[in-house]
Amino acid sequence: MHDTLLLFGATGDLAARQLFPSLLHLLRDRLLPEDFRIVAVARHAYDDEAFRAWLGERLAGIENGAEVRAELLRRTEYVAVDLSQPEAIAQTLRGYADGHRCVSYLATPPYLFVPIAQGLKGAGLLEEPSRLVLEKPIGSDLESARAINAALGACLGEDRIFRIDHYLGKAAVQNLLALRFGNTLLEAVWHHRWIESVDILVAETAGVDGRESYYADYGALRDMVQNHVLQLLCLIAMEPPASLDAAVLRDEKLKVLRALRPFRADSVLADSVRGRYEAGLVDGEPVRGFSLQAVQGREPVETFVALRASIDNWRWAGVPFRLCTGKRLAERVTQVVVTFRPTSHWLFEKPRRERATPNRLVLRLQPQENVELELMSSLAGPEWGALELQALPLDLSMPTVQRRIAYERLLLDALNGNSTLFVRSDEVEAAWTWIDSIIAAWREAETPILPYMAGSWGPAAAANFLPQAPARTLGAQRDRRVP
Ligand SMILES: NC(=O)C1=CN([C@@H]2O[C@H](COP(=O)(O)OP(=O)(O)OC[C@H]3O[C@@H](n4cnc5c(N)ncnc54)[C@H](OP(=O)(O)O)[C@@H]3O)[C@@H](O)[C@H]2O)C=CC1
Ligand SMILES: O=C1O[C@H](COP(=O)(O)O)[C@@H](O)[C@H](O)[C@H]1O
Repeated sequence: MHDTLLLFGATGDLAARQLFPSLLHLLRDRLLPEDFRIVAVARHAYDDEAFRAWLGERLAGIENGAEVRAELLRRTEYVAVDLSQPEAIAQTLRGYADGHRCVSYLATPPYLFVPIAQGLKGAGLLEEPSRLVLEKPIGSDLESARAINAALGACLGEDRIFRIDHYLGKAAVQNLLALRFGNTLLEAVWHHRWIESVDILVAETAGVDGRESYYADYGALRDMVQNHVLQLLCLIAMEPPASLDAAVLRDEKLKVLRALRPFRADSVLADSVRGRYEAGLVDGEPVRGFSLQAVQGREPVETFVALRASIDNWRWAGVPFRLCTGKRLAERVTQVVVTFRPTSHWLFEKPRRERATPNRLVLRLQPQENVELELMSSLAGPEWGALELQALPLDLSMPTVQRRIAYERLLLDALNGNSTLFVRSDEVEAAWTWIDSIIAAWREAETPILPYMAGSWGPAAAANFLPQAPARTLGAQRDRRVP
């Protein structure tokens, strides 16, 4: 296992909220090497002690022994450098690799990825066996993603580049693989002959607050669908890989991404809905609408998107994949719902046929993790009469295991060199190819961005994309164009 983590963007939100707490847990559980050390890098002019004081405060609220926290701080040193300057990085960090096996983690805005990689190369920090970990997003379209991938490829080999999609680090997401490929019952029915539709919903109650500037360039489609939602779709739709080897698994995901049907201007209005939240109530608290000030002068972005995607291959012909994600929605929930086709022949009371609920497999990934299979069952009482059927959920919840932050697993895998749960360059580019087709179709069709009230389930026009959302919150507002 590598012994040195160079954490770029160490004073940022992600580092403070996710990365350092993850490292603290790994240290607590003695999962890091004995000689593990962290080199925290950012722009702010801290020295080691000032940075440790800053970090100590941020970690104080975490339920961990003060001893582990003190140990983490002891193992952390701080380096200040302007990360847009490759020469300055090379000069400042030269010598850090001597006698160490280093992983550089770039938790910085993406425009710094290339100068940092060039600086690291100049410092000798990308020589074998060093590794590079990158946060999302990789670019903002196919062209920029290609440029980043090519520039990184000139600095080190693809096998040593680890692109993070933190959804792949979530235990519940990995469980999708276990469910799909560990169960004969599901293997047999996992294709268009038996599956009618698939719904992937990633709903957040959080807003954009504090990240307007980033978000104004991205919107929900680029921020969430290009990566997390498409990774979920890949795990649900890919062909069974021959093994869990990184190359094999990623080859299968890539085939799905390449089989996604591009969007077209003449159908995009029927196949997508864009929305942007306005002031409302979330969890009983009043919240502001998305600030239009931040996006002035730029192309308008959505905070909600619903898409009807099609995968043009043998397995999924004719099966709609409804993808939906948004901020400031009624509930925080990430789930995949697989709806099966009706039974071939209905034996029971004829009029009840319409009321028969299809079998559904509901995979809830967060905040609670559970798996539910909705089956029809008879409610026949002691008196002999017509069989009355009702859909009954069969709760297949897993035993509670220790919950870990997704980044714990990913940090450990990067230190160990296991890239199975990281995204390859060609996957990123295939995902952008599809996303770019949607953006081009939106532009050409002048797709409106519809307002929705914070705390609702998005624009009323999205009702058909959200069959699992409570009907009462849908359609509560009339759609109109955002000015
Ligand atoms: N925050 C989150 O929840 C998530 C973030 N991400 C991604 O992670 C990355 C980091 O996000 P986040 O932590 O929110 O960003 P922040 O803006 O909070 O932090 C940015 C970090 O980069 C450093 N930095 C910026 N410019 C320079 C520079 N020129 N020289 C040196 N250091 C610099 C900042 O240092 P300083 O403070 O010293 O200026 C800071 O440490 C982004 O790519 C983001 O998209 C991905 C998923 C979720
Ligand atoms: O990458 C991102 O993910 C978060 C949602 O992550 P979750 O683990 O809380 O589901 C999202 O809020 C953010 O906008 C996006 O950049």
